[in-house]
Amino acid sequence: MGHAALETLQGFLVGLDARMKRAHKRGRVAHYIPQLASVDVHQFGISVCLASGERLSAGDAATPFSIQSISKVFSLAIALGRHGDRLWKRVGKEPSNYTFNSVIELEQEGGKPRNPFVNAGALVTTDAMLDAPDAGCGLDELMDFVRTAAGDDRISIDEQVAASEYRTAYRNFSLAYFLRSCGNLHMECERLLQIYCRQCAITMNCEQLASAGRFLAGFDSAAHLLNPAQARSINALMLLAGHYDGSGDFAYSVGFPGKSGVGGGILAVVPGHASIAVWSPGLNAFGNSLLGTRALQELSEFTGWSVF
Ligand SMILES: NC(=O)CC[C@H](N)C(=O)O
Repeated sequence: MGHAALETLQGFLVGLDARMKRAHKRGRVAHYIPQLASVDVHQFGISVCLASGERLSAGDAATPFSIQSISKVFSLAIALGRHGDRLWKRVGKEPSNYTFNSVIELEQEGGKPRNPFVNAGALVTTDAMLDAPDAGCGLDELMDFVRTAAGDDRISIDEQVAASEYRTAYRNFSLAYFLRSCGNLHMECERLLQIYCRQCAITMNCEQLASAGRFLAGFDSAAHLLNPAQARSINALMLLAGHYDGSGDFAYSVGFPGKSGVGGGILAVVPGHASIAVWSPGLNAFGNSLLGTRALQELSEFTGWSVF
């Protein structure tokens, strides 16, 4: 991107931040994880990593937040890299029209979760990620992956958020026990839930998260992390299921593969062009960042980067 185009985009991001900071309707922060309930809803940040290596940011792009379900993208990358297409015997590739922590869907489908981004699917993916003789017993490999992808060794887990979610993870426990009763979890539920809650409690800021998404955007510099065909597959799943039962609306209005988390972050990928992280903690009815989605829609309209 030329110098003038970069300046124009930076000016747009600064204006976007100002508009988002002024917005009255901001959504509600997640309440079911006690530590997230106290986050200030008035924050907004965005960071864009371009294929040319430049990074543009605005707003609270350096403020850390809980990435929550965005971590499912990284655990999927490791599980897919490890097991290849065998992974799809345990978890599907189809969108879901139930909420992300639906119990009924899992029973209807005989214990095979619809996709790796609903909670049941992420539990299976994390189980598969750790299911190898050389996998160690915790999240070391995932943390290495995320730190390498972001190029930042300081990324860490907020143990208070993890403990707070684990103490109240009744719904995820019920999914895990059901999966285990169907033979689709190999690890004990308590151990798996401890690891899953810690994975969701990885803390990053928009700058780090946008950097960590570069391996999905097909930038040459990140190709060693995952083969390009598998990165493309993850983009397809993000487009179809990354925003749960709000994925159709996100694809329609934004037009990028994206993955949201209940901490209010969204990682969005524009293949060949950009990796984008946006964060605003207030959520819409589907559990996706309300202003994050709006900001990405405005960015998509401004740049014409929709994949369609
Ligand atoms: N959508 C999300 O971010 C959900 C993640 C959260 N840790 C949960 O399992 O409920």
